Amino acid sequence: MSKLLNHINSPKELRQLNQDDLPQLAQELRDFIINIVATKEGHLGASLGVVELTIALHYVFNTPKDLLIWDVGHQAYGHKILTERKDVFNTNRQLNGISGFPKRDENMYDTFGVGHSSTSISAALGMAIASKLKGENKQHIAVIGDASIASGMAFEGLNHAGVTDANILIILNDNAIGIDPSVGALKQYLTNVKKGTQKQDNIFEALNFNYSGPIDGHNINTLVTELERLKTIKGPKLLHVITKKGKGLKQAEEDQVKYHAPGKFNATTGDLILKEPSKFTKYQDVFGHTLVELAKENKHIIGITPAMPTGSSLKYMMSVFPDRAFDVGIAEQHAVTLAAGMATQGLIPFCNIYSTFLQRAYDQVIHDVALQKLPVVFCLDRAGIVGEDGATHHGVFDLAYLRCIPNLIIFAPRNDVELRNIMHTAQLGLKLPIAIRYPRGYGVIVDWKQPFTKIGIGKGVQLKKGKNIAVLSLGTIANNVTNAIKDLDVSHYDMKFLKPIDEHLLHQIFKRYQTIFTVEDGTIKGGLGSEVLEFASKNNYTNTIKILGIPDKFIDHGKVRELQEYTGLDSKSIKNTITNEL
Ligand SMILES: Cc1ncc(C[n+]2csc(CCOP(=O)(O)OP(=O)(O)O)c2C)c(N)n1
Ligand SMILES: CC(=O)[C@@H](O)[C@H](O)COP(=O)(O)O
Ligand SMILES: [Mg+2]
Repeated sequence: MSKLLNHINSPKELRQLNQDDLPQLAQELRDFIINIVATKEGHLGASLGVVELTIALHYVFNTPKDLLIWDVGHQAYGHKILTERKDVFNTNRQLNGISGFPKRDENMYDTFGVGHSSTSISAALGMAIASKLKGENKQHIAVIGDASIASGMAFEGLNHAGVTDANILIILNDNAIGIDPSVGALKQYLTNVKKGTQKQDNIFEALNFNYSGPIDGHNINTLVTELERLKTIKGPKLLHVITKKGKGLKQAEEDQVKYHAPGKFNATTGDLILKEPSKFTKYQDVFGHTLVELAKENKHIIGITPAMPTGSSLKYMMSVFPDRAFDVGIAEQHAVTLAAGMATQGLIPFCNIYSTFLQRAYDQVIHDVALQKLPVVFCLDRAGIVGEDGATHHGVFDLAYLRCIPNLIIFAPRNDVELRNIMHTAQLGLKLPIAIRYPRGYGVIVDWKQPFTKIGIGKGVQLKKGKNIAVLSLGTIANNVTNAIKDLDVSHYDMKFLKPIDEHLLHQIFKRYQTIFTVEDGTIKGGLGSEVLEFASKNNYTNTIKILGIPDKFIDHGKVRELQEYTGLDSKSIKNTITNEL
């Protein structure tokens, strides 16, 4: 029974507790998180690891007047529960429920919207400078993990903050792991600091931060004492806190990768509740296994992931070819330019980045890859609607933001076999970069491991013959279209390549059908529909063109099926929309 937590709905109430009660509250908060995430699913390990830190921060600082900024925000469940959302926490990440990440318009304690990493230092510094200019006396506290602080953006923030007198406290939450174990020289440095071997050469002190720690992030009294002390010190400060990801749930501590976001589990035993195994394979695994297969035959193939070896399944290549597969940490910009450098030397880099995270490396794609016609193979996982992670993570912008880049080939496989075959085609020696985008979740072909065949660049295909209307789709959304039109007398074309689009096929289509639908799981503005409209305009076609895709607004969280319904991209909605035109 939650004796203390029952009575706490806001930090104001928390601050009325005796400090002696805080360990008990920590236990209750941890249990509360475990009980709800066990059935509702979500990010678990990171929030369990910062329970004491969350309580200590809200206990010591005067939130929401003092500004608390969480990096990534997947560790902020305790913060949400303590800041007026205990009663709705069971709606976390569900359609119309609260977001799994801090979100400014959800609650005043959420000072900065997050989901992508490494923004907290810049945001906190911006707030601190604003407070100073406005003559306000506040504290600004950024909580950032050891993997997120290694990103270029975090370093940019540190570099700036170190030459200001901004009243900013950075809490480095060091658990030595991101989603997968942290990597790089900074990780080695932090390990040495924890061993007590490198205190004299403190990197943060060298950047003008008042450094303290490392301290035990699970000792709430130590945390409170140190935070109280730091509250009195002006200027940029960094507190190094050591925590354990998954703290308090044995399995989560022991298998930190799995329990980052474990799905459903038994709240009492911690054991995972295993789903009925699917006969299908996840696209990420089709990618991961196919890359190993190809790399065995082609020694020029290299794999690159910025901090997502498990999520992208590059881990398979990392274990078979450790010298040819690189986890570079949360460093999307570096990942792209690293790939570009390799490509100048004749290597064939497969740079796997979630669609949403490639947004971080847009200039690198243009300036370092496309402009120089370097044949980097971008594998963009999690394209389209991703589901419960919501607006920060949907991979719906890539078609629009990539289509305008010269020299870039853009391909979206309709199924597992096409993903394999385009990977095979790409390593045969393209003269240009290619972006291959595919969704989160399972493929549609059980027997996907078929012999490779080469895909003709820029060629679309007709999937169904009918009269009246032509439906043009791109990528796996074709499967919804196939279902939608099975009883309708309409034609269906899979365009496969957004760029170069199959103009020969488009001429045939425009001559044969008066009404043309385009369907894509990317933004209506800028993707397949826009390409087809531009084609029509260029060639003076006056056919009716209807574009189905993601509307011009941010789509919140929910199940993929629910969000497809919401955006009109599920089979039933597509069917209704097309039927209205027949
Ligand atoms: C720009 C960006 N790249 C990748 C991710 C995916 N991602 C989410 S959490 C995470 C690891 C964060 O590790 P750390 O900062 O150490 O926090 P911890 O989970 O250990 O609390 C990664 C790579 C992301 N959210 N944003
Ligand atoms: C917080 C974050 O960015 C990741 O944990 C993300 O939620 C992973 O997404 P997948 O579950 O699709 O790998
Ligand atoms: Mg970490």
